[in-house]
Amino acid sequence: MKAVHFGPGNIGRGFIGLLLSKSGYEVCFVARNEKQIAQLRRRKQYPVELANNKSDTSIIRNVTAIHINDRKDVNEAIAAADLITTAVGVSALKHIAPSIAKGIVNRFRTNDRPLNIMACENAIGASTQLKKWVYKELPAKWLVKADRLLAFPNTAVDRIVPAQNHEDPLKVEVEPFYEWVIHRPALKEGHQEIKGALYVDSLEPYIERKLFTVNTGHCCAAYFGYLAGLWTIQEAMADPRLKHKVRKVMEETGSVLVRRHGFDESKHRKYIDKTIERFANPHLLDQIVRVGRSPIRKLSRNDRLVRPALLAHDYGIETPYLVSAIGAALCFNAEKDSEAAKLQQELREQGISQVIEQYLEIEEKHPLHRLIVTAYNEIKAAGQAEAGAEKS
Ligand SMILES: NC(=O)C1=CN([C@@H]2O[C@H](COP(=O)(O)OP(=O)(O)OC[C@H]3O[C@@H](n4cnc5c(N)ncnc54)[C@H](O)[C@@H]3O)[C@@H](O)[C@H]2O)C=CC1
Ligand SMILES: O=P(O)(O)OC[C@H]1O[C@](O)(CO)[C@@H](O)[C@@H]1O
Repeated sequence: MKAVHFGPGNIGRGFIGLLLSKSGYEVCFVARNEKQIAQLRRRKQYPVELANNKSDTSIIRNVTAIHINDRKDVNEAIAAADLITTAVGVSALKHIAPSIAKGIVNRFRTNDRPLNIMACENAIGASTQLKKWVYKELPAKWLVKADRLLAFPNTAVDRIVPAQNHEDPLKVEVEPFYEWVIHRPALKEGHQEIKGALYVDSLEPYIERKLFTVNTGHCCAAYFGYLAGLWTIQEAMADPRLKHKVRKVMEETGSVLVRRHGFDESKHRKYIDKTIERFANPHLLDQIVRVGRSPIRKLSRNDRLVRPALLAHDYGIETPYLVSAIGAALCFNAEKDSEAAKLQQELREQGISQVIEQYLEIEEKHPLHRLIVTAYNEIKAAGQAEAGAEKS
């Protein structure tokens, strides 16, 4: 079985490539870094180390790589593929869609095999988003065939893989925990099961539990930590005051999730405890700038901050900690983060209320709008945003 994976970055190598290879797939990474491609082609394997006491290491075999701009190679790989996966960042899906679409057209000319395409990104409905971009690129005459042969099952992927810094550029250090949940009913026939993945009939409870607990909690640790002038998530979680605030946010989103999906409260509390332990993993060094990256995306209406806040409002659940985290996110101004720079410029030029309307898509008359303005103004008035930026 052959898998084509777009984006051999941290999660691509440290999680998706690993599970695919261990399930018997030959993995062809579609990449854009020439040196990385050369290494993967020459060595055909790479090491993944677990962030635990023993630094358990496994070698991921049967892998290769091609360049995304090498049309012939990408076409051939897609024609022969049994599965396509991506981990490029949800905002980059539109950039890789033309390459996937061209490969699909070439495949349709050579064979009539069904193909599953899964976007393994931190977002609700990432594969559905990818489908939209790919369909935009497909010539009209192929759309009927695309409907018949292609499937874009949504997934939820969970494993903390920080930025890497090793002598071996292919090595990845990952946390021991992982969860890959796949929406089974959406799969086309002929899919070879991925060992270690969980196939479910309804994905929504899983993706929402993960996005609104792990990702909400994690980015809140980053934004609170940033304001405190810290560098790493581990430092933030070692500060009892910040850890308490992160837990409170997760309890607030937890109330939403329990209400919405009927989760067992005590089991969900254990899920929160386990997640907090994962954030604090002393074997990892995860930078606040990575976990808080792209604040405009993270503050968008359907993402990890605003979506649970809006749902909570609809359920009559108060979320003071989540609102204060949104205020902190609005102050995140990490160097080299283009979205952070844009957000700060918009705040300077348009003001907080306009930014909330435009980027968070919460209209002025919504009660949450006013609460976020207040939280943001309090942080600014306390001089915390500037102090955080200076120290970090
Ligand atoms: N790192 C983590 O712990 C986790 C990450 N994710 C998700 O996985 C995705 C990837 O994240 P990371 O692996 O951390 O990022 P990364 O930056 O390490 O890897 C991204 C990969 O995508 C490639 N890429 C990006 N834009 C591209 C484009 N326009 N054309 C071609 N290739 C492109 C990059 O070259 C790189 O190989 C994101 O959606 C993230 O939210 C999900 C769960 C955990
Ligand atoms: O990859 P994103 O969406 O920018 O967010 C970073 C986050 O995703 C993760 O990689 C975990 O799923 C976390 O490390 C962190 O919550």
